[in-house]
Amino acid sequence: MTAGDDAALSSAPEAETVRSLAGPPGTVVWHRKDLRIADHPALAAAAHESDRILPLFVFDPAFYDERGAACDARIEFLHDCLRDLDRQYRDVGGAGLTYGHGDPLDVLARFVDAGWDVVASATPTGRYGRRRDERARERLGVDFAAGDGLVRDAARTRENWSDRVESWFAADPFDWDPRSVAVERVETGVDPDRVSDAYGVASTKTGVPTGGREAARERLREFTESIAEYPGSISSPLDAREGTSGLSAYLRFGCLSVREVHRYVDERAPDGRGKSMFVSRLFWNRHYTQKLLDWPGWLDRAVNPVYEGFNRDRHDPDLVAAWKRGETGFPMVDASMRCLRETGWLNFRMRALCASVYFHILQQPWRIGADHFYEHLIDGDAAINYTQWQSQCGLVGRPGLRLYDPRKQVRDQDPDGEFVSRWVPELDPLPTAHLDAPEKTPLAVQREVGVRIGEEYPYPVVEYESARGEFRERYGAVYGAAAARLGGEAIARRASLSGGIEAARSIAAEHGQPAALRGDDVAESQQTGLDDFE
Ligand SMILES: Cc1cc2nc3c(=O)[nH]c(=O)nc-3n(C[C@H](O)[C@H](O)[C@H](O)COP(=O)(O)OP(=O)(O)OC[C@H]3O[C@@H](n4cnc5c(N)ncnc54)[C@H](O)[C@@H]3O)c2cc1C
Repeated sequence: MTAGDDAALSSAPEAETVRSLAGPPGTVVWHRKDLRIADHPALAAAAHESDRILPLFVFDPAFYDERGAACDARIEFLHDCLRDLDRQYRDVGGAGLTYGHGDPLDVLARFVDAGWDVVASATPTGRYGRRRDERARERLGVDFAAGDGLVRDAARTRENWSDRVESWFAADPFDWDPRSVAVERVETGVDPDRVSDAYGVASTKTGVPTGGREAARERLREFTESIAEYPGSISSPLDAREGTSGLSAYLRFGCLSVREVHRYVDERAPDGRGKSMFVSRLFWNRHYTQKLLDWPGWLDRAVNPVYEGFNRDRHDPDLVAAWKRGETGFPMVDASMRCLRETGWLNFRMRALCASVYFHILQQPWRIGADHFYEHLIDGDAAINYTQWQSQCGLVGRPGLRLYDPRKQVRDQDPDGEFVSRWVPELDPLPTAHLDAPEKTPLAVQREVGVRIGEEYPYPVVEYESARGEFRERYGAVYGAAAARLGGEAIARRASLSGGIEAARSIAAEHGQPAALRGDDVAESQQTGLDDFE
């Protein structure tokens, strides 16, 4: 993002504009990442308690200037969602969405000073959002309405967690009657187009879906019709693009609630493996989000202190840059990283592969990699991205470290070489049999097809087998100590395992010794099973 011609967008609405709203004050519904009007806890609460509501979204410069962590494509997706939210309010007879700009606390304070209440949906966020929400609660009396299925009212959040989430899924959605309340709006001169101009938002990504509830509902409808094919589509990066739900960005921005998706699929999809696998992933969504609620440190500190700073002494900016550019010499990693940069999406297995190769094979500090994902993913969700990164890297200290072999992934998931050729076109002339390890292609073949490894395409930036062995040794040397730390209550709580403190303690009891890793602790990866959160 670069500041455009219109960079001087002022803070809005001004206090005078807010004061000029005719009639008695009501309740501001402060939308953040819940861009819908159905199953919305804060909106339902406001509509029940007030005769007048004013839905508000505040464009916060912190997300648009150099501090912002999102690529332009995610910002554009957000802007689609906002236009759609404005339409949703108008479609039920309301005046639409009010757009503010500036520090959200300054903007909200103008409403509070004019006698308005403010309510927002409670949502786990990183440090910035957490501080913002705490200040909003303390200084302005903003009320945060829970209702997202996460457990907040228990000392041990994981006690009966699955049952509680299941009851939330089964409960009726939050409801409100648009006829019983006046939906107000104030003109501020701010809207997504002006914000895009002011901050120079201009995505270069391709194939990014349109944001908003309408597009989300259409995607959900189509996916539900073909849900039987879901299990067979998950692992291949090509099949997954159409075969998985494609709902992650819509869920991240709350165009649909996770509960709405669950209910729709539960009622309409045929029973079978596709349905049950999909539903289990909706639980994972809540499971990983609960983790961030339980411990905000997931975003920047190793959850298990034994692994804090792991790989830091090996930080090599050239290796990191090669990984980011998709020039590691491992075709499946390179294709995936280029696909991520160009489209903002990757299926689960390729995300896990790229994280694994980055941390286990290139042996680079995890956070730089996680931040890169977070920047480029359209569905970049702090709660899922950083917790998944730490889990995939093995920073929790659970047994069963997942090491992905990038060459095996070509053979298993792209046997015809379609994905690799699409994203690494310089390898297209190479016979498919050599796409898993191009550096081993006989020179005669390289000459014949006109692809010279080391020139058109790099040799692997590290030697795979020795790097893997070295990592196992380094990781294994401290694994017993890491597992032991899970036995302590503070670390067990922050690890937020689905089995709760007891699960963490039993890992500590079984594996917690300073000895080297047992052979079966480092296994070839499997897609995460439902058991992982049960
Ligand atoms: C390193 C890494 C980083 C990731 N970062 C994100 C992220 O920032 N945002 C994000 O939404 N997902 C993330 N995931 C999880 C997963 O890859 C995506 O949710 C999925 O690929 C999105 O595509 P889909 O909506 O078609 O998924 P589907 O297979 O259709 O799944 C439906 C929904 O279930 C949830 N879900 C699926 N898999 C997982 C999972 N493993 N963990 C938690 N929830 C899951 C998502 O909300 C998803 O939209 C990450 C995974 C890894 C390994």
